[in-house]
Parts: sequence; C-alpha cells; structure tokens
Amino acid sequence: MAKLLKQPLKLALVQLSTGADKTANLARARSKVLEASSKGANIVVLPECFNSPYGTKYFPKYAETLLPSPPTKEQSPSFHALSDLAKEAKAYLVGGSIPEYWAETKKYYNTSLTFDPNGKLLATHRKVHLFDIDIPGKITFRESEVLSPGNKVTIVDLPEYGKIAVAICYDVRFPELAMIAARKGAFLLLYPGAFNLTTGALHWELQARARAVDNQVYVGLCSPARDMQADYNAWGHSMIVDPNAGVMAELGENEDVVYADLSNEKIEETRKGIPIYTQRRFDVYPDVSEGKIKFEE
Ligand SMILES: NC(=O)CC(=O)C(=O)O
Repeated sequence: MAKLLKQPLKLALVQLSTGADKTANLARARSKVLEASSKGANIVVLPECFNSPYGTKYFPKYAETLLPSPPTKEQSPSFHALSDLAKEAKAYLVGGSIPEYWAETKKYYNTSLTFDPNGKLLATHRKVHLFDIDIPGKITFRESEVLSPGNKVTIVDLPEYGKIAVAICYDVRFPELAMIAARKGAFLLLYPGAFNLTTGALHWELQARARAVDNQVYVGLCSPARDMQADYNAWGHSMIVDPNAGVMAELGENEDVVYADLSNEKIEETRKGIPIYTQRRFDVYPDVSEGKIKFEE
C-alpha cells in the first residue's frame, strides 16, 4: 500500500475568539498560531471567517482583494498577515477563510488560503457549496444573497507529508467532494467551519465522522469560539477524527487549540482491517469510478 502520509505530523486547530475588529482578530490569530507551533504543530488551521464576524451583512465590509496574486498589503492585510505568520511559525497554515471581493466581476467569495512554512501561497479554496438553509423557528441563512460559489476541489500537496484537501464548512455536507479528494490520495480533509447551535448539535460530529469513515482518512473541523453576544453563535467543538471515525480530540465552546498526532500506520491499519478501498464495485456504480470523475486540480 502506497504511503499517503509520508511521515508523522502534529495537527493543530485553533478555535479562535473573533470579533468586529479585524486588526485584533489578526493579532489574536497570530498569537494562537504561534502557541500551536511552539508546541510542535506542523499544520495549523484557523476557523471560517476568522478575520470578521460571520454573516452576510459583514462580508462586503470585511472583504479583501486577493487577485491578481499576490495582492498588496492595502488590498489584503489578511493575506500578508497569514503569509508572514506561516513563515514565523515555520508551519503549514490553513488560513481559515476570509470574505473576498473580485473587483472585475463585483462578486464576493468565502475564501481559504493555505501557506507553506516559507510563507508561500500554496492553494486557494472558494467555498463551493453556499450555506443556504431555512429551518423554521431556528435558523435561516442565505450566503448566496451576497456570495458566489467557488468551483473546484482543492487538494494541496505538502512535499514532506503528502496531500491534504481543504474545503469550507457547508462543503463538509457533500460527500462527493471529500470522496474525490480521498480518491486522489488526500490523507486529511480540513474544513474551517462555523456551524451554529441548531446544526452543530445535529450534525457537526456526525459530518466529521462520516467523511472519515467513508474515506478512511483523517478529518479536522475548525470552528470559531462561541460568542453569545454575536449575531451568529458558532458551535465550537473543533475536532480531529481518525480514519476509523474515532474522535481523537475535541474542544468545548471557548477559545483553545486542539492537537492530534497523525500517522500513516493508523490509515493502513484501518484500511487493512476493513478493506473497502479494494472492495469497491465500480462495475455496479460506474458513474463514480475514478476514471469518470472530472474536476480541475
Ligand atoms: N456555516 C456553514 O457554512 C454550514 C453550517 O453551519 C451547517 O452546515 O450547518
């Protein structure tokens, strides 16, 4: 069996307290990411909309311009803060997500930037599935009122470790995205996300464990800390799940960092024990066979 994860690594998810002050959010992110790297984290993840409050009315106000890349500091202070931080931490940094504005098309996106330990941008993921839901009496949310969707599966090759996939929050509910990334060799699926008190209680852990068990890979879900004074109350409970769908580590509601050590042995052991990887019947479901899945890398 080819090694998906070339060497063991420490993953850290930063469950950040975010507020209305972007500069303060960036400073807080810096201190928590450096805390994680000082404890040996090789990959550090921030939550969805880590530099702003989460909500459609906030996206235009906080949006930054990322293209053409690299943007200037005036166009995107968050891009530069993340790039500098990855370098300072000497770690891979999955920079949660930030609201992004495309001046040419006047469109907004919910966008995640991943940097290498030299501060180089490795990947950009724009949330593919927009969070449009309506649960009467509980929560109505329509990202599509303001945002446009991204259109690709994002797989990032980390030379020392192997491939990871990055997607954002509601994307976790679409097993196809996870499956394609896993079939392409990702050992870890990372989702900066901000579920809420309704959907978090229902599905946060279930989705994380489902994507792990479907694909026999590691999964990390990274939430902002819960703030009951904010318009949107994030669920919290950032968690790391192993390839056998066991919860390795989970936070509560407050700001904190969750860590786990990932190894290829755990993936191999899981796949040897329950060998769904060699038991698939593509003759029965040819539409999802590897050869027929088309997407842009
Ligand atoms: N915030 C999201 O994008 C998704 C979410 O809260 C959910 O799926 O539930």
